[in-house]
Amino acid sequence: MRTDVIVVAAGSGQRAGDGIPKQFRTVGGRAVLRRTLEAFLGQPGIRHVLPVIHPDHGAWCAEVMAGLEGVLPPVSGGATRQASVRAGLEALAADPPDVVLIHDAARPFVSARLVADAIAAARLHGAAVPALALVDTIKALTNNDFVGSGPDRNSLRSVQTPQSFRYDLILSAHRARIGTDDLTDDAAVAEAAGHRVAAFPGDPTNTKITTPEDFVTAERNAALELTDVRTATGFDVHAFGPGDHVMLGGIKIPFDQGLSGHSDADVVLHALTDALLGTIGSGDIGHHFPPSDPQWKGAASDVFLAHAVALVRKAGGRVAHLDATVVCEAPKIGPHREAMRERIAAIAEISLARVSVKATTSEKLGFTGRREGIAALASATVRLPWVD
Ligand SMILES: Nc1ccn([C@@H]2O[C@H](COP(=O)(O)OP(=O)(O)OP(=O)(O)O)[C@@H](O)[C@H]2O)c(=O)n1
Ligand SMILES: C[C@](O)(CO)[C@H](O)COP(=O)(O)O
Repeated sequence: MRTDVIVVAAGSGQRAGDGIPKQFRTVGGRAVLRRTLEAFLGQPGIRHVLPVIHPDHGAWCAEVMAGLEGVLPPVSGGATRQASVRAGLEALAADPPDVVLIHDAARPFVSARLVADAIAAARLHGAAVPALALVDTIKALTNNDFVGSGPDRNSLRSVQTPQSFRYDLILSAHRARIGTDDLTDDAAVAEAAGHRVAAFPGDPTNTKITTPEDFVTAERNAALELTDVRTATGFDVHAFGPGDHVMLGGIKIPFDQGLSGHSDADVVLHALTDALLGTIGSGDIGHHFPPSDPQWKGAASDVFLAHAVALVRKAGGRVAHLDATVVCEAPKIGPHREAMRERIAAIAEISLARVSVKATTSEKLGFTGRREGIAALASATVRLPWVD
């Protein structure tokens, strides 16, 4: 059975306010839409994940989806949620799935259990929604200040997404409503076409971000998530050669020799770059910037570090700490330590408190002791989302 997921993200988020549509704002450092897409990627049984976005939101979408693999190119939605879902369904028609899950981008906390239950329920019933019993008593307003009697809450349910359907069933139900885009969920579209929709247990943590207050709650929930804290190390050496300065930590330090290398031979930035690449298992500096490539001849090593930081970000991560130790007899590092920290923090776009630079001699032992070159050791710590 082929199962695809449509994530509708073409709304403008009026009720959440703040200018940027809510699906492109971050929660716990990760964009809402990215969180939602990642929640489906890699789930057993899912073939494709298709985002539906507003035609004016392409740039925001590209930014939040950067580096995300396994997502179909986004398609444009419509003026209402119902129209956006229909656009997604039509986009799958050329290579149709058997089952489709339809989910709000604005529900980033969808769990693996809910996804599995949604798939199973659609296979069993053809149309199904996650539903929660109500915990509050419901009243009808008689006017703005007074309440009247309400319905029996035992027969009521609050329904969520992902709502799951046999693809042909929901496609034809949506097609039957072209021109009447007034329904707020896909269960209603299926019911209007005469189908019975089953209910399966929803999940109270699968909330929809709708108002500014929902962002406060979402941040609180994100803070409780399991995070993937990773530390990796880097090491680099360059030999002294002719010159009148060395580059260390992005700072030009006057000296009676230079460091030889293909780039500017900044051992500190190179070791930090390798450490960062190590946190995401992305090879090493030579893999990304081959010494055989003439474009890196004499390059400022800022580029290498910034690239590694960008890769960590693409993986949804944040740099928590960068630490480097320089090993040399000379030049003296102490007078330049703060400038190096500031430069590294600026390149990595993190606060100064997250950067440390230390130095030591090797007590005149070995190649650094014989003043043949400079070595640097580094470690990087990053915080990544736990995605498997
Ligand atoms: N024309 C629309 C309207 C909504 N949605 C999506 O449908 C989901 C549920 O809608 P809602 O929470 O109401 O989002 P918005 O319409 O963006 O919010 P608002 O009503 O506050 O403007 C969201 O993921 C939203 O992006 C959509 O794809 N196309
Ligand atoms: C689809 C939905 O999330 C189910 O609860 C809900 O109907 C969306 O409503 P909205 O008014 O478009 O936010």
